Amino acid sequence: MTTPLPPIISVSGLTKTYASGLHALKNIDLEIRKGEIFALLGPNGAGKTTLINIICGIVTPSSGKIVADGHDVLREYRAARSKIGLVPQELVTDAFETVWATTSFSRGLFGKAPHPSYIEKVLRDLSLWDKKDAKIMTLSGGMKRRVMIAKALSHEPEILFLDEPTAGVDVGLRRDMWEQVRGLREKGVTIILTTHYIEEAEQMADRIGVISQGALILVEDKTSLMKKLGKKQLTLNLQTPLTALPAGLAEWPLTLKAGGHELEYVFDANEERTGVPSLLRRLSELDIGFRDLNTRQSSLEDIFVGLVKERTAS
Ligand SMILES: Nc1ncnc2c1ncn2[C@@H]1O[C@H](COP(=O)(O)OP(=O)(O)OP(=O)(O)O)[C@@H](O)[C@H]1O
Repeated sequence: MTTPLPPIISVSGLTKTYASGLHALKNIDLEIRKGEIFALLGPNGAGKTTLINIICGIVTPSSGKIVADGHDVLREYRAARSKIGLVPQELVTDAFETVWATTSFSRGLFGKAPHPSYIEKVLRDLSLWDKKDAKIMTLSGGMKRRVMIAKALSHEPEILFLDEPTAGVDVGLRRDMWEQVRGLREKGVTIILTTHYIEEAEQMADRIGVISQGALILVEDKTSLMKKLGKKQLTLNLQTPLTALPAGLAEWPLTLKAGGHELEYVFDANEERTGVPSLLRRLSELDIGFRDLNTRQSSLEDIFVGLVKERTAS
């Protein structure tokens, strides 16, 4: 066990009711530890962006207190904000500017003196150096997203918020961005990201907070949460339907479905030995062919239902 690091952000009793009367956040208490990657997971409209925007001082809370790196975000807005970099959900860039100009300009906005060698390093780390003179409108979507990260890092923030960093990004680039974010964490930057994807939270985060309908329903270490994320289900579409399960398959808890056309195996994806490879080997030994195979993980909704049930039961 490692000792928990001290909080770099502390949120207490935070609520937000929009002018429309909508309760977007309900009494949120949350501490973010220095140097961690914290993933805020939740469905559309859960309140993730509202929470981030309040911490970043863009949206005013209805009540509550937020301290970022020792500064109250309302009373000491500038001091708090200078510690924070924000990569917003939407790509907002100056289409006609170059990568270099927009990144250097962002640094100036925070009243920081120019520091070309730092900007160069940021661009190199984000694999944008060879595009430094390119106009933003000529870049691909993935590169534009990296420019957003470069801008957010331009003033050397201690804390970086990434609001759905990989929305609309392909799988390869997504993994690439995960690597880059991990690299930033290694340099000591505290990272808070929002995502809809369990996989993303699983790959990236040290801790995960689950937010649903404005309430933070759970905050846990990634490893312990992943254990709760339910089982995985493997379905095999058989070439020839089976009338009964053969004795040779007795060691796997299998179910025949769809009139014997489908074989279903439920396993714990967190176990090292899932039993899947050995099952597939045995099927081949028994000459049981399948046309197709797919696995399904509990959806976020399944998990929320499970979590809420668990809470009401306890
Ligand atoms: N300016 C606003 N005025 C009124 N309601 C708002 C405003 N901004 C957000 N909301 C509402 O607050 C709720 C939370 O929205 P928020 O954008 O924080 O959710 P989210 O978890 O980030 O969702 P998504 O995953 O879709 O980005 C939603 O019901 C949304 O419609």
